[in-house]
Amino acid sequence: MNMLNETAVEKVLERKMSNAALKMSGKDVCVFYGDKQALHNVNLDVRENTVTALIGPSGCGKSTFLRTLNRMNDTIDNCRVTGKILLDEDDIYDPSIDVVELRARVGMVFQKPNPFPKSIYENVSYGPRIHGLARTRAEFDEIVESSLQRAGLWNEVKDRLQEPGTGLSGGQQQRLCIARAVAVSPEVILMDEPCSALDPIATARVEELIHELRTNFTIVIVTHSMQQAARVSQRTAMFHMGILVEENDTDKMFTNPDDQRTQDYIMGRFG
Ligand SMILES: Nc1ncnc2c1ncn2[C@@H]1O[C@H](COP(=O)(O)OP(=O)(O)OP(=O)(O)O)[C@@H](O)[C@H]1O
Repeated sequence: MNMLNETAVEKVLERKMSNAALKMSGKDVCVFYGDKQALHNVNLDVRENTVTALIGPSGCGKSTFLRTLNRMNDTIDNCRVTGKILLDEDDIYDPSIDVVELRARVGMVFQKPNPFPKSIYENVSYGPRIHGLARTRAEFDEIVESSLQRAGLWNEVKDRLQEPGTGLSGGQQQRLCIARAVAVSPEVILMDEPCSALDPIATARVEELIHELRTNFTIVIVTHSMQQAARVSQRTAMFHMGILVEENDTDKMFTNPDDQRTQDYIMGRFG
């Protein structure tokens, strides 16, 4: 893509973002681990085709909030969530919600790349198979190729699709996990510090990818890196001690934040 086109696409995306529809919305979300309250009445909107970064010092509740968005907290025994999380119009904690289907709509990429101990092909085709998204070999081939293309990995692996996913480099494994998430056509992709186990070159590649993916997906990313939040996101939410202290446009957040705690955090005064 030439520079002019790139700028034009950027402009369209920026416009799209400022008018972007709400995709997910947390309303008065509280999370408890046993008796300990980890999140206090969080109200946070996630807009469509936007990258929202969750930042804040260690233990402030970023990952806890991220996990409420696709009910990953359900897997933690003593964890209790109150309030509402809406995905479009649906309350995802409603008893009628099928959690497997929810996690296909709201996928997740973890801190440490975690490919299945299977071939590259099977890593990507597994989700579409269990969700019945393809039937014939040709349909699976197409999903595998387009997902790997979207994850920017196709050219590196197209001649070794039957080799184990675990044999790839760390950065390639993380892009394989992104391809796996993308393969079931989710609406939202959650990323929990997706670059923390990667070297700077692999990190740059994944950041570039996040930038490209937001054309088609809504992304929420937890990051410890302020530079990363500034580079990849358009909206940023700052947590401190289980409280959402500020949610703002990323540019504003990093130049002229409204809350003193945000200012202190981005200046490296705590955390
Ligand atoms: N499974 C759990 N059981 C009990 N307490 C937990 C559990 N997971 C998180 N917590 C607590 O909840 C609070 C928020 O943790 P969380 O992992 O969400 O923070 P975080 O901002 O993502 O931290 P970090 O940046 O260090 O990953 C912390 O006090 C943490 O100790």
